[in-house]
Amino acid sequence: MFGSLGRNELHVDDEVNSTYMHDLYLSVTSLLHTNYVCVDHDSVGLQHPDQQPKHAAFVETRLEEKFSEYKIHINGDANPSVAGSGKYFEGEKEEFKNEEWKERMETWKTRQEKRGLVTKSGDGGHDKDDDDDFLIAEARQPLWRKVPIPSRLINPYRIVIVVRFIILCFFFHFRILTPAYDAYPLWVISVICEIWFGLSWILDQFPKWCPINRETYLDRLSLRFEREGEPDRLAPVDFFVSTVDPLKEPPIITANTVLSILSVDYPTEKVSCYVSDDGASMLLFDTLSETSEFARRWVPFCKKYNVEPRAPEFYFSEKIDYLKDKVQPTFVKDRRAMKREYEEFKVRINALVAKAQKKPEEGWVYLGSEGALDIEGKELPKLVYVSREKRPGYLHHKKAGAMNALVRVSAVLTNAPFILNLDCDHYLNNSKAVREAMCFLMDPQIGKKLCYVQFPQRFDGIDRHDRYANRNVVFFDINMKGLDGIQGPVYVGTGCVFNRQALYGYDPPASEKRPKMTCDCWPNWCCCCCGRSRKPKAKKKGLKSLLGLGGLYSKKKKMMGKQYTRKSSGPAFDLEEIEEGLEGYDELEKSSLMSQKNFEKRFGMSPVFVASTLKEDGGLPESTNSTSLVKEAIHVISCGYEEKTEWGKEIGWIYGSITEDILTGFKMHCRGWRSVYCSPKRPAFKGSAPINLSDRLHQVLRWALGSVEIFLSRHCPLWYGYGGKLKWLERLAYINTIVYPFTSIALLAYCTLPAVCLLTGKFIVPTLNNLASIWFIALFLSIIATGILELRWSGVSIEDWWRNEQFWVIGGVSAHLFAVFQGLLKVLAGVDTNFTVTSKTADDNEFGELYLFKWTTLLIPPTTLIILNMVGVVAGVSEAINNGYGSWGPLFGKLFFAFWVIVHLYPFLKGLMGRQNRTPTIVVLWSILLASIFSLVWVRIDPFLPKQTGPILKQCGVEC
Ligand SMILES: O=c1ccn([C@@H]2O[C@H](COP(=O)(O)OP(=O)(O)O[C@H]3O[C@H](CO)[C@@H](O)[C@H](O)[C@H]3O)[C@@H](O)[C@H]2O)c(=O)[nH]1
Ligand SMILES: [Mn+2]
Repeated sequence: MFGSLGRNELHVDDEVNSTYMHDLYLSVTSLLHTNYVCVDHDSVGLQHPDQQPKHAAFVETRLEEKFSEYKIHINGDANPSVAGSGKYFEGEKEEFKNEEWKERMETWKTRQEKRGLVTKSGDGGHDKDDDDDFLIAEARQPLWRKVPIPSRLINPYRIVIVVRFIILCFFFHFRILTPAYDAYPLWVISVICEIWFGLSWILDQFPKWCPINRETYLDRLSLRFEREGEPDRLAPVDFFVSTVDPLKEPPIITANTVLSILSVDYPTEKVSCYVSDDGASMLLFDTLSETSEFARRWVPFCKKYNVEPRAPEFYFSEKIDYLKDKVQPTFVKDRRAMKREYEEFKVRINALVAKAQKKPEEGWVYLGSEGALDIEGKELPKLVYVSREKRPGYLHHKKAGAMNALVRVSAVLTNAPFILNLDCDHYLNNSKAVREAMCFLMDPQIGKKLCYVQFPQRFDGIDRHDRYANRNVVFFDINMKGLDGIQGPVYVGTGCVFNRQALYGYDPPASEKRPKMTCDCWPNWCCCCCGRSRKPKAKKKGLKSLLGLGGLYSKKKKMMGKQYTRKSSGPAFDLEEIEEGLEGYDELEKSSLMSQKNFEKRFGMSPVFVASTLKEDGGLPESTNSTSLVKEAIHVISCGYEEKTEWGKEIGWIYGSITEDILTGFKMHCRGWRSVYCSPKRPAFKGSAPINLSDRLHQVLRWALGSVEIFLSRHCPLWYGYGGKLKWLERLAYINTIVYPFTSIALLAYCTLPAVCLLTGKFIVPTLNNLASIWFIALFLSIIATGILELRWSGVSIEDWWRNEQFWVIGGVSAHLFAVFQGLLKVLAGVDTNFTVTSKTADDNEFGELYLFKWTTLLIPPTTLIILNMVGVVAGVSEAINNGYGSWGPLFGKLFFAFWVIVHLYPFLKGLMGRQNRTPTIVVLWSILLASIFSLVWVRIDPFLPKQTGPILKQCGVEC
């Protein structure tokens, strides 16, 4: 099956994939525990011809060191080796000033530290029971707390919102009732635009009505689930990493992400890392095998010295004094050695990259199966490489398809109850991130109702001024916190820990007498609407019985011991084999009359997978055979697997939009799930973002296009899911995320108006009387006031806010506009949308990217606008000069609007200039052409009114 890989592309994107017969049928390569298993359908090792000796090296991937204990560090002083964790407990310090408590925690702490190295028996002495009582009491405390925004900050904000709303009503009253008769079309256009802006303001504003913050208590989590002398009870987590193109997503970046996962501060046996390679690239495969080798040294180093972040590239490039807190004598030496090793590792990866670019003619072949070892041992997290099958003629659904393939593979191989999904460039910046999520997901009260815990996206390597608002601070620190107070943040595609059950399309468990969890600052009637539930759907329990194992249960016993042989394309297991997986489900359910067919219709033809979905707390059936599991894993990633199933429709990541993230989260919220926003002080994950103008615009274009796709699909939040489970404010927010691209049309018109006004001498507002001017000024002030108060409760800086405003205009008049048309084209003409992956740079050349200029049609509309407005300013001013001082008054309003446009587009202008002030001639030509055509049209033809001798004279009423 791997025989002809040599003639395949090594760097394939989605397009290429579907045009080529995908020779790399698939390979599930598990660096499972202690060994490196490479398997295809016939359970053989996958190897390069020239790499045979290396295979032996993979076999022992065991960690030299045991998982180092999670350390509680209440006072941030004692042990320098755990100083890194000290700062996470600041919130606790105040609560436990009490000396006795401190002392006991110290005892407990030292005991915890000894654990694993020293045998615990006899340790503790006479006060052990007292201690335990105290700790048990502490462990019973909540794992997290909602921190409301202080009312002195939030109440004025709310008042101003209401006031602004009222002013807006009066404003529209005035605008609609007093047309500017001398410029009627201009007036109509501007009023329509203003109404649209007003509506989109409402969509954006009201979901921010009751923002909240959250605080977690990691020490209590540990006390509760990691009891001394008992097995650790933290829930297992499957990590998903998605990659597609090894050229745009350099392997070293993915390697860093993987290393940060493997060294996460979490019980090792509970961590598994699945890497999805949509490009089927041998390069990534090799990189991962190198990475697993390097992890043998990197992981113990991280755990020993508690370093952060645990992605070596970013750790070693941190410009901090690493000697400061680390007084351990061996640290400096170890760090130096580690750094050297990492450099060597990088050299090896670069060699792989260079080699792969040469595309060896002899091709990659597969070798025999000696290397495929058993799944055993528990010291290093599992690392599984998955390249799903792709063939021409099949829809692969981009990232969503890749994620669904991982959901099934992981269900078969590890079946952790929680799934953490990351883009290949988003590394774990805070090794305790998973614990943060567990504070919510393992909470006995709300845990079961949560579909996911979303972390904010934070970025590295962004220019200091964040010219193109890459950080998205306003969204992550204002909007998401607002949503958290309603039904939960939207899913943003990365840095999100899912409840596996929620991905299976189930409804959340019915709420019986559970403490009210949602926004308690909003009047109750808002929450009433979510209490009504109706849809009698195939519920969890129903599904369990659907499997109809009752009959098979007894039959199975007779068939025990029989050697099952499997058709190569069929499922690897028969139902009988998975009976173990269902032990613990009562006979009643098992004896249901429903047929297995219904289950297969939903989840596909894999009984193993189906059985795994029934295990609410995850885990594999007791007596499973690793070889057959791997075979089953391969079966569930075959490209025909999802045919005639509900994958992508109701289950897993939802298909139909290139912003699969919004859609997936939306479906969950519609089912009544809640999500939680968690932003620990130390950012949990960090990624990279496109910092040059063209790439950024293309990224925004893709997002907007995804929104338009949702808008035009059956999942449009305007019409979909009126079952009463989606709260209405949450719905407003979702509507906002899918209609925003349409604002671009209004924005384009509104940005053209000032120029038109200046060139024609007309204005969108008739001469103002005193009352009208008051509404104008009041509106203006209320806009400023909401802005300021919003910044105050959220802590966002004014610069970030301003960048956001600017990019709203820049993106609006370029990317969003194109997205609207492309989206319509897609629906009307069936032109497909493609997922243009953003390139991630791995080089050290700082911000060189920022000035990179790539020509794209997206640049034309903003360039035209900016020139048009500048021309308008010049024309307006020169006309006013000609006409004397009296005409300066009306001119002021127009100039103000023109400047508003220019100032918003300013970063765009900068980007256009590049570093060397070189703008490609084509852009200049196009824009000057368009701008002059427009100017001529307006000045000469003057379509709005019959020619007048002096509109300005008429306005000011003074004869000059
Ligand atoms: O066919 C594909 C295309 C993309 N990807 C992966 O999707 C991720 C996101 O791609 P990127 O180009 O980095 O997009 P961004 O705009 O930076 O990503 C944001 O927006 C996307 C939706 O457009 C979400 O999927 C991402 O999670 C979110 O971080 C990357 O890991 C890719 O490897 C695939 O696995 N298969
Ligand atoms: Mn990205």
